[in-house]
Amino acid sequence: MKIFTTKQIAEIDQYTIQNEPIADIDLMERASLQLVNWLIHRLSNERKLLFFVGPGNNGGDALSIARQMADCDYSCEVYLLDFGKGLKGSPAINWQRLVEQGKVKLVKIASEADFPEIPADAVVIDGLFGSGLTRPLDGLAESLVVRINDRGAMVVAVDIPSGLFGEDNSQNDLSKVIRASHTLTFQFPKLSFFFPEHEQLLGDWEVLPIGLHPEAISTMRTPFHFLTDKYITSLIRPRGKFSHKGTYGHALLIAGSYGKMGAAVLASKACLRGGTGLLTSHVPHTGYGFIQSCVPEAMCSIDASDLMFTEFPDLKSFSAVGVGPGLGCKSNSQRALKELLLANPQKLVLDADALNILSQHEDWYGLLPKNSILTPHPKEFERLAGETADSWSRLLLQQWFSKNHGVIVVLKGAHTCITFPNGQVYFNTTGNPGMATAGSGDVLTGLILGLLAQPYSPEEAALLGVYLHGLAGDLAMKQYGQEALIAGDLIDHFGKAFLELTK
Ligand SMILES: NC(=O)C1=CN([C@@H]2O[C@H](COP(=O)(O)OP(=O)(O)OC[C@H]3O[C@@H](n4cnc5c(N)ncnc54)[C@H](O)[C@@H]3O)[C@@H](O)[C@H]2O)[C@@H](O)CC1
Ligand SMILES: [K+]
Repeated sequence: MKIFTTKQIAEIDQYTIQNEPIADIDLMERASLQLVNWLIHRLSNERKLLFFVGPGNNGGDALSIARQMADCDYSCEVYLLDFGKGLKGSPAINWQRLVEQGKVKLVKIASEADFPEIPADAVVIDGLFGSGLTRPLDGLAESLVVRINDRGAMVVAVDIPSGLFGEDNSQNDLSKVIRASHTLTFQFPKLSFFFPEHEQLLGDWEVLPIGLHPEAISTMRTPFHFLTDKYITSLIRPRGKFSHKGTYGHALLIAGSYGKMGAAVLASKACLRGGTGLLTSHVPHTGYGFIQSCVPEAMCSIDASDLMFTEFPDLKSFSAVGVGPGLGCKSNSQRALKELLLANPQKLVLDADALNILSQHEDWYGLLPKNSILTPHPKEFERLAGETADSWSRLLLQQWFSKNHGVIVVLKGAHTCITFPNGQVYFNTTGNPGMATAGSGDVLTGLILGLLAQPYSPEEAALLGVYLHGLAGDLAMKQYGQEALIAGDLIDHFGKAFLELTK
């Protein structure tokens, strides 16, 4: 699904108004009704609702919601942030409708003296500013937001927490942004919802469809997307009845070193469960017995070194190569990694120490085969590409890195972000904090390798791998909870994840 900028969303709103066609005030009513439905299904009408309303359409939404909630017998009070300019258009109509309805206390806030008490058990509906925010909050708006945040009441943000921008918050002071318990956004999530530093501001966020015009949505171009079950399922290819193990490729995994053989075992198992026909795991001599007994389905290629990666087998037999889990960064392994890059494997996934070695040799970046998949966590990405101050800047850097070096970057996190050489960006929507555990990344690398070998294209393998990995985590969480979940549980749930998507 596409993610649009707030400017594009405004254009889609306008297209809908002109081409559905629907009057602005009616679209606002339709949007507000979605929120009303959400609220009445979750809140008892014994809770007082305090609406904080700004000068634009976000405030107009809040006014419409207040009227509809009052009609459903909720006790509502409206506080309009008054900049002395008066409301216009649909917000003005909705104000007038409230006046005529006569059920809601209406107060204008012209100074801090007008701020109301906010009881801890009240529910604040934040309709101060939405996607029309043009600059960080200051003055009375800032004080009001700080006051609301201090009170600790439940806050439901309409469309976006007031003060937060939809994309670039690099110049924003996040202490002056509403801290919502829930954010109910219209039709599309904003890009900034996928950034970790905004978690506390957004609370739980949900997308409420408001029937924006499908034509505008399909023709509007954007590099930004988020992954859905439907899209991922469309990538999974059913197996032919007469296929055999040779049909599904031969993966080479280069992993493990003395003391880190577990990474090789986890990645090997994940690779096999990802569906590769054959797997050869290349490990140092010391790991031979271990890998043979723990992963009997894998063939074993033994390094001349007892302790580490120093060489690799002829690449001709392999349809994809994965390198990195548990590798170590010793100089012999560094040399061997350079030789591997020079051998130009057609399909390559690099993780962990392979990335750490790479980041010490920027002059090797040019050796990366086109469409190689790199799977860094944020610290590894920083070593590879440099530091950034916030997630928006990091996203731009990641996009540039992918384009400039012709590689796919899978930046791991709560919403793992995948960037492609053509500039496209995908955010993952599966997974949970239980997956923040040792070996989780090794499992992802193995899975992506298993998909890449079959062969799925590098683009497909990256998207499918990330989504399935998170889905397996969600299924495993149902069995173990978050704390007790370990990386091996993810592998055990790959099967269920595939079944869930193809049922
Ligand atoms: N256009 C439409 O048809 C729809 C819009 N919707 C709502 O409309 C919102 C966007 O509405 P608007 O574009 O009117 O924008 P907003 O309601 O977000 O606010 C814009 C107003 O705030 C002022 N402003 C911006 N930044 C400020 C700041 N830092 N301090 C003080 N004043 C500031 C602007 O000058 C303008 O008057 C969405 O977030 C959504 O809630 C929904 O009703 C769905 C339909
Ligand atoms: K808002």
